[in-house]
Amino acid sequence: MNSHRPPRSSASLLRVAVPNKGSLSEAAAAMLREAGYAQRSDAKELVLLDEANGVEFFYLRPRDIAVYVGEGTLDVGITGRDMLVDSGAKATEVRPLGFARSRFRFAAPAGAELTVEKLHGLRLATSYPGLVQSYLAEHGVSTRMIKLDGAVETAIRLGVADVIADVVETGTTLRQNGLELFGEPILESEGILIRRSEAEPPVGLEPLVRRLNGVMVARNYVMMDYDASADIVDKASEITPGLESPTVSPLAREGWYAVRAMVPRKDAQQLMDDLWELGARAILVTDIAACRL
Ligand SMILES: Nc1ncnc2c1ncn2[C@@H]1O[C@H](COP(=O)(O)OP(=O)(O)OP(=O)(O)O)[C@@H](O)[C@H]1O
Ligand SMILES: O=P(O)(O)OC[C@H]1O[C@H](OP(=O)(O)OP(=O)(O)O)[C@H](O)[C@@H]1O
Ligand SMILES: [Mg+2]
Repeated sequence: MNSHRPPRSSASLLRVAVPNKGSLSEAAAAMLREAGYAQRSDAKELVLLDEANGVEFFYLRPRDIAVYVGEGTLDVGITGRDMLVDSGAKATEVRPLGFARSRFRFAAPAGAELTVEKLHGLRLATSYPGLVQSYLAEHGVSTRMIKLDGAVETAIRLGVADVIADVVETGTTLRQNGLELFGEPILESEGILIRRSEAEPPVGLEPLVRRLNGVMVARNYVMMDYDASADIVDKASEITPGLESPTVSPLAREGWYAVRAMVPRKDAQQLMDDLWELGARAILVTDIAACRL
């Protein structure tokens, strides 16, 4: 409980839709928890009030979230970009969240050598007919759409479809079913925060977005500290330019400086090697627990 802030009235609560199952669910809850929000401890809870932060969470089917947000029943939600596009709901992306990354792709039996143009008149199975239909319309192709709820990769073997369009992450499911990709990716998807399109941004959205930004920065960046002599400080600063500029402070030892800069986590090892080669020493990397930039 936040001791120096009174609880808000329910009228000013930000109502947030969170996926209750599937690939988005755990990652979304983990991100909200990391951002300091209360999350449900029991997967059967459907609503959770976080009074201290002025937020109420509603746990809903991922596919329904864009509908609730588009209708204005809930203020914001977390869903997949592919699900938002498929829904046709009047909701827009506020920001990507970096989890549940996937591509939406066409696939057919290995060796079929299909192209999008050749899809004309074929039976196409998918759980995302809205997304696929709008892509095909843009390409002037019309198919017979077979709407399935899941396990779409089996549809061809069972004889209900000639081709499929589905979520692909590693490609394992496709390979296991003897299918191969064709055509360009229909969509690059990931978990996203959405809000209603035809309305002012809801009160309370900004602090939520700032917190989620903070989580993403803390996940993707680390803090790098090192000592550098005066003759290499400029070159070292070019290697670690930070987000705006590195902090360079004089050390007690004449002619030496302490340098501090945020660097992308994935580059940290290579940057340490480069700095060492240049002559920097006492190179330390630490996690960023939280931040507001
Ligand atoms: N294997 C995966 N890797 C990465 N993202 C995925 C994967 N499967 C699905 N997604 C993404 O997760 C989001 C929700 O899809 P998911 O399959 O979890 O929902 P669902 O099919 O309604 O649930 P379930 O599969 O439990 O019935 C979509 O945006 C989708 O792109
Ligand atoms: O490329 P891969 O790493 O194999 O992942 C992609 C698979 O994951 C999802 O399936 P999910 O488990 O959600 O089952 P569903 O088809 O019933 O939704 C998706 O629909 C693909 O089938
Ligand atoms: Mg699924």
